[in-house]
Amino acid sequence: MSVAVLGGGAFGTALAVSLAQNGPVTLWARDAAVIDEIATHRTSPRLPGCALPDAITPTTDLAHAAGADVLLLSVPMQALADLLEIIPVRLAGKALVACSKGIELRTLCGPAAVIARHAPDAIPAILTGPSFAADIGRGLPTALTLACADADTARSLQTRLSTPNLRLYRTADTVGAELGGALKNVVAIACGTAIGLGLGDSARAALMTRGFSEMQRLAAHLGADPDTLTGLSGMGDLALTCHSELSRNFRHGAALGAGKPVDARATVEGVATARALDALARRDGLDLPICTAVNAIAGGDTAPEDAMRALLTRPLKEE
Ligand SMILES: NC(=O)C1=CN([C@@H]2O[C@H](COP(=O)(O)OP(=O)(O)OC[C@H]3O[C@@H](n4cnc5c(N)ncnc54)[C@H](O)[C@@H]3O)[C@@H](O)[C@H]2O)C=CC1
Ligand SMILES: O=C(CO)COP(=O)(O)O
Repeated sequence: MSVAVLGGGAFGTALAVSLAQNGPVTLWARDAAVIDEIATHRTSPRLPGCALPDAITPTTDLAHAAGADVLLLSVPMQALADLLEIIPVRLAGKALVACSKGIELRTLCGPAAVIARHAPDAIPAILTGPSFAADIGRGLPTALTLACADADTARSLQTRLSTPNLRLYRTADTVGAELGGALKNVVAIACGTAIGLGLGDSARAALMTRGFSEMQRLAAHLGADPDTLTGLSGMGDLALTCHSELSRNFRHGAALGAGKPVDARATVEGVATARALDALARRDGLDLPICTAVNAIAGGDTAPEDAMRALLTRPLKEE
């Protein structure tokens, strides 16, 4: 079963480094300078300080890379459809493993539905969970969720994509798995904002817990198993992202809370996803107050302190 990673950013590169322990991996990126650096120096500007093994074949030839049996799609969520559109080979029967975390703004869908729309005869899967690219790239131990509705494909992907430092757990609940990864980024922005405002760790814990409740509520609404959210893809990733300065989403929120400039070049998935969730909540009449608050803060519509005060002054209710 040959494997290619499409997307030469931090995460795609780290996954390729880990998978290279199992055998050859093709790494496709659209940026020729990145591919040249990997080919020449076995380093990538996207994953500083990490040596890329010879088992990784870097390429800008998408047709060649997409010829592999398994394609890991590792681009930002809002670019996933664009990538699928330009793949110039038949995708029928291939396992397409989305590594993106988020909700597509245009359609309010997660990655599995985006794959199904563009490649109806492919087998969609999701790789998600608590993992920083820098940790995976350094060979540090990581446990992730591999979600795929097709049981045979799920088992073979789990075996093929687990490595000595990447331990994959399996689930059939693709919607639950992708919601965890999408919403934890939004909650991490909320937590970063609270910390940036100086509200303290107790406020962070409150936002994490009530944010988790929004994750479970949305999962139930969309037909996923709320229990999936208690696993690596939900609680696991929430814990990591809301507590670490390594998280771009957390740092983004912290900058907003502290009134400092945000890093405009960073991939901060929670911003677009908060916007998508706000639209979804309005469309379906859902109560997702933290997601709505993050959308208002990130969009510049509400001052961070006002948004936090509004969350604290909502009507009292049962837990
Ligand atoms: N960096 C991390 O620690 C982790 C990232 N992820 C997820 O992986 C996804 C990618 O994130 P990163 O690799 O960190 O971002 P990144 O910012 O490091 O890289 C994104 C890459 O996607 C490429 N790209 C953007 N639009 C594209 C398009 N239309 N066609 C082809 N390539 C395109 C960019 O050139 C860039 O190389 C995100 O959804 C993120 O949430 C998941 C787990 C960990
Ligand atoms: O998804 C991640 C950790 O699991 C990476 O988090 P950030 O995208 O916030 O950096």
